Amino acid sequence: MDNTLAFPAGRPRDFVAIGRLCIDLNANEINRPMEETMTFTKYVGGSPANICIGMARLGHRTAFIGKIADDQMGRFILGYLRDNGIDAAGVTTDRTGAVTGLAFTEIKSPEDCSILMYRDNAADLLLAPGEVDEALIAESRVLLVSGTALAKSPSREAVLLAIRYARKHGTKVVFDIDYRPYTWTSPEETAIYYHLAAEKSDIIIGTREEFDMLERFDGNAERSDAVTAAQWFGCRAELVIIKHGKDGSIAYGKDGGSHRGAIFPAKVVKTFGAGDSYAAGFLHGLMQGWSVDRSMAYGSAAASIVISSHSCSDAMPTAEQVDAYIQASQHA
Ligand SMILES: Nc1ncnc2c1ncn2[C@@H]1O[C@H](COP(=O)(O)OP(=O)(O)OP(=O)(O)O)[C@@H](O)[C@H]1O
Ligand SMILES: O=C(O)C[C@@H](O)[C@H](O)C(=O)CO
Repeated sequence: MDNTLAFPAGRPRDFVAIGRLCIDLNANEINRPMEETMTFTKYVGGSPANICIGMARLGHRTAFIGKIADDQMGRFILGYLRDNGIDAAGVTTDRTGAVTGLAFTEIKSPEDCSILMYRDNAADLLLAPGEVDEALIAESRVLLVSGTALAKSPSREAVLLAIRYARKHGTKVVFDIDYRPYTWTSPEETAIYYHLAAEKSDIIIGTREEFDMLERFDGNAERSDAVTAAQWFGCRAELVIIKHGKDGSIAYGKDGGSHRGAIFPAKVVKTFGAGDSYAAGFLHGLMQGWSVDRSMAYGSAAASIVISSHSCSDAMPTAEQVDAYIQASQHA
C-alpha cells in the first residue's frame, strides 16, 4: 500500500481536536461490580480530549475546540489542558447552567469493563458554530473530529462547520467514529450524521462495530473490512483504519493495499482508553512521515501502555515511554 501520508507543512500548530471535554471517575476498588466500588479517582476524560492529551505528550503543538461547564469540573479540565501545554483558547464556557459530562468506569475484570455515563444537559454538546475558531483550524495540520459531537445540535453544526473550515484551508480531517449509544435518538440518525462527516474526511478510524453503525444503509451484511474501506475511497478518504480490540487492527489505503497491525503485550488493568491511545500513537507516527505499518505499531504500543494503567488521559505516554516499551517488548 501507499505507505505514507502527506500533511500540510509549515504551520504553527500540528493538531486541533473538536468534541467533548469530560470527567472520568475510575473505580479504585477494581475487579468487582460498580455496586461494590466505594471510591473513584477523577481524571480528565472524553475521547477527543484523551487523544489531544496523547498528542501533546508525544510532543505535538496542540489545541482544543470545545465547551466546558461553568463549574469546578470545567475549571479542573481547563487547568489540566493548560498544564499539558494544550492551547485552550478555543474552549468556551457555558453560561446556561449545563453540567460536565461524567463517565464512571466499572472494572469487573481486565476483560469486562463498562462505563456508566451521566450526560444530561452536558455542556460539550452546546458548542455552537459561532464558537468554532476558523484560524485555529487554518493553522493546524490536522483536525480530529469525534463522532459523538455529531449527536446533537448545536454541537453537530459546530463540527460540520469545523470540517468545512478544514477543507477550505487544506487541513487534514481525521474522523474518529467514537460511537457512544447515549445521546443519539436513533440508529438512522447516527448513520446519517456519521456519513456527513465520513464522506468529507481524509482518515477514518473506528472499530468494526462503529463502522456497522455508519454503514446502516449501505449493505455490507457480511461486515467485510475491505468492503467498508472501498466505500470511503469513493469519497475523500486516503486511509481507513478498522480496530479489532485484542485482535489488532487493519489499515486500508486508497491504492487498494492493506496492512494488519499486531498488538503489543499488556498487563491489562482495563480496556477503555485503548482506542484513544492507539489513535494518538498512530497519528503521531503518520505525522512524522512514518509508514502506515510503523505508525500502527506505535499506536498499538501506546495502547498497551494505557490499558496497563488506571487512567486514560493521565496515562497517555511520552515518545520516550513508547520507545522504551517497544524496545522492552522486543527483548522480552
Ligand atoms: N487486550 C489488549 N491487549 C493488547 N492491546 C490491545 C488490547 N485491546 C486493545 N488493544 C490495542 O488497542 C487498539 C484499539 O483497541 P480497540 O479496538 O479496543 O479500540 P476501542 O474499542 O476504540 O477502544 P476503547 O475501549 O478505548 O473504546 C487495538 O488495535 C490494539 O492495538
Ligand atoms: O470518551 C469518554 O467519554 C470516556 C473516556 O474518557 C473513557 O475513559 C473511555 O471510554 C476511553 O475510551
